[in-house]
Amino acid sequence: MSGLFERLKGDAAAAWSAYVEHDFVRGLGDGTLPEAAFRHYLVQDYLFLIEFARAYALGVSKAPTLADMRKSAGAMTGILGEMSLHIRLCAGWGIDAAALEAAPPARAMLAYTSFVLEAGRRGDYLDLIVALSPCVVGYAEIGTRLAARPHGRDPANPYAPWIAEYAGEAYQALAAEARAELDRIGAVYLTEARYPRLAALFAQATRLEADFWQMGLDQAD
Ligand SMILES: Cc1ncc(CO)c(N)n1
Repeated sequence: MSGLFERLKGDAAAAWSAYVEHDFVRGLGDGTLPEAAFRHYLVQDYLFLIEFARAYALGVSKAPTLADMRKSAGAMTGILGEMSLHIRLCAGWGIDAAALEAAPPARAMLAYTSFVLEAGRRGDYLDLIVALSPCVVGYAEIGTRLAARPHGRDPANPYAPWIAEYAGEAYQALAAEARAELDRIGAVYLTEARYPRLAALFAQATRLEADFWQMGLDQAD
């Protein structure tokens, strides 16, 4: 039997494709994404990761068992580590960590992070990890897909380091862990009566991911 993650993804299939096959993603894969769009995205993604680390910290607080607390704490630490990619890439453009943290937040970043934090605040641990799952599992899927494309690992592609990060073992392990945790928690706490609300949370978070790519593409504030 496939787990909760596959069921949620299947029920949000159109939104999921719009997220993982977004034009921004295509541009990363073939190296044609304008650098200004990538920069705008990456600065906002740094702010995004700060809030996502906070959401996993909320997960530590909401977790039903000690083992779940450790999983959330591990994800939080993983995200705080993922930020070093952003610092490294932005340093190349003369943007240091202090400037990153002080950047004006874009509305699409605020919309997404506020949505996830609020889902977690209102709901329980399962609500929270459902709202968080399109993020980590989606980027792992995108990383794997892009790395398999003709220009995905080409050193001439300026986005090859970004792709390598998300296609890499450490990130793939983090995503596999998140997915396994969702399936495990789902097996314990999911009831059919609550499924539609979880599906709505998942679909909404997935749409907000696509909006995040669009914000980068449009360099929207
Ligand atoms: C917007 C967004 N979603 C997912 C990830 C993956 O961690 C990220 N870095 N940024």
